Amino acid sequence: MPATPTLALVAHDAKKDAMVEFARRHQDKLAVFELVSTGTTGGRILEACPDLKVTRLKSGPLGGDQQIGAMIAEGKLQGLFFFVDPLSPMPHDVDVKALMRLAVVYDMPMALNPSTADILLRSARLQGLKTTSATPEVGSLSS
Ligand SMILES: O=C(CO)COP(=O)(O)O
Repeated sequence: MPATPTLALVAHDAKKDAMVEFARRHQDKLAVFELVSTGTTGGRILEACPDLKVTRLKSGPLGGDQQIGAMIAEGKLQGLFFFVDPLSPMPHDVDVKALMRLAVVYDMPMALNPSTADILLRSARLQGLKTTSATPEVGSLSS
């Protein structure tokens, strides 16, 4: 576990207002983490909360989801806040699924909607108490 845990904040277009509202409401709590975001989500968060330190990756459809998935696989992420839009078709649906799949494989704390995100952000697991390693228990698939 790094000294400062890193959280990823990602939202589909229909959920970006909800993510901005979440970031505003929890600005003080989020400020103690390193934050990474997909490109457009990160831009919206920084507009609303210029004091937060957010590293913007590529936009989701251009590889941002995969960049965050790689961070999970490399043990560089401690939590994923991903406000998904379940009502719209996505050109990068396979990337969305791949990101959520890796979060499950690596037992990453993950919130897919604002009410779960509120609970997760309050949890001790995100405050430096996560003790499990980043290596998933996948038996023969672990190599
Ligand atoms: O598409 C996304 C997640 O799948 C989010 O990407 P943007 O933040 O760049 O819109």
